Amino acid sequence: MSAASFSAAESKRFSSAVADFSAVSSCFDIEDLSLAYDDKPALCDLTLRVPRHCVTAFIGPSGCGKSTLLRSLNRLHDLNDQVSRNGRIQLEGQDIHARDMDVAELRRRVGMVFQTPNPFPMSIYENVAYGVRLQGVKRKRELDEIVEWALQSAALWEEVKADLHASAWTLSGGQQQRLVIARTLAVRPDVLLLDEPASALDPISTLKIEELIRSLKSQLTLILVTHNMQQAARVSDYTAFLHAGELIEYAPTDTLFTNPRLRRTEDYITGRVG
Ligand SMILES: Nc1ncnc2c1ncn2[C@@H]1O[C@H](COP(=O)(O)OP(=O)(O)OP(=O)(O)O)[C@@H](O)[C@H]1O
Repeated sequence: MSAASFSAAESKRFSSAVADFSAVSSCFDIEDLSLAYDDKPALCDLTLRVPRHCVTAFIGPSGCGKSTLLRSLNRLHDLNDQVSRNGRIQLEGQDIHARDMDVAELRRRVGMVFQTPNPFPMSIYENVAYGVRLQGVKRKRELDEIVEWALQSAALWEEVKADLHASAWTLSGGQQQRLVIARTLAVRPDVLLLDEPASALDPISTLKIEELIRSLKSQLTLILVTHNMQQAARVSDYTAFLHAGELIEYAPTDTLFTNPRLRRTEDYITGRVG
């Protein structure tokens, strides 16, 4: 984080803009992470710890780097040769860029759900079973159990159990998003990355996704990118506010929304600046 972009008054308080995370058990430890698309910086020297079994929200104005940061966590930028990166990301103490890191296994452990639901063109059952089959599970009874467990975990089972072999595309948008979450959960990830998972959904479906996010943290760590500050306040335990690729403030969500340390955070969360 560069202090140069802070006002003099804020710089005085700069050292306290990131809460003390030393006592929390970490899922991700991100250290001095910088990333550029060609030569255009998108993330500048970010250092933050993502706590385990919590919901952490990344908020900030459009283009501040939220999705870029999220995609860094399961190396989704690997195939983009315009991207250059510096710094280190550790998952449960393991460097995700280490030579011996199995990227397919990393992406199983760190699942991702995008803004627009993207079920595969196949049945509800086959969507959920897809990744599990790829892992070599073949026995029908075992697959049936995993499919039911994943749909239960995604709070979709009761709505679809009568017709698991219907096309996934017959579901509503909100159901499709929960199906995609079930598909991701079926391979037992440690982390779920959610990039604006409810922004394409109606208010009722959004509330269901928010309930689901809260209920899942007993099973895994969740990281949520959202434009919706009420949503961040409702569902997350910790919130990181980014601006122009920098981490501006990072704290327990209650603290960040009720008693932000920096004026820039306050201006953003109160809607005074976009
Ligand atoms: N694939 C890409 N190629 C080039 N530049 C990119 C690419 N993806 C993002 N950027 C740029 O990187 C910066 C950060 O973008 P990013 O999508 O991470 O921001 P964001 O905070 O998630 O934005 P939004 O809230 O609008 O989704 C922006 O300037 C964006 O234009």
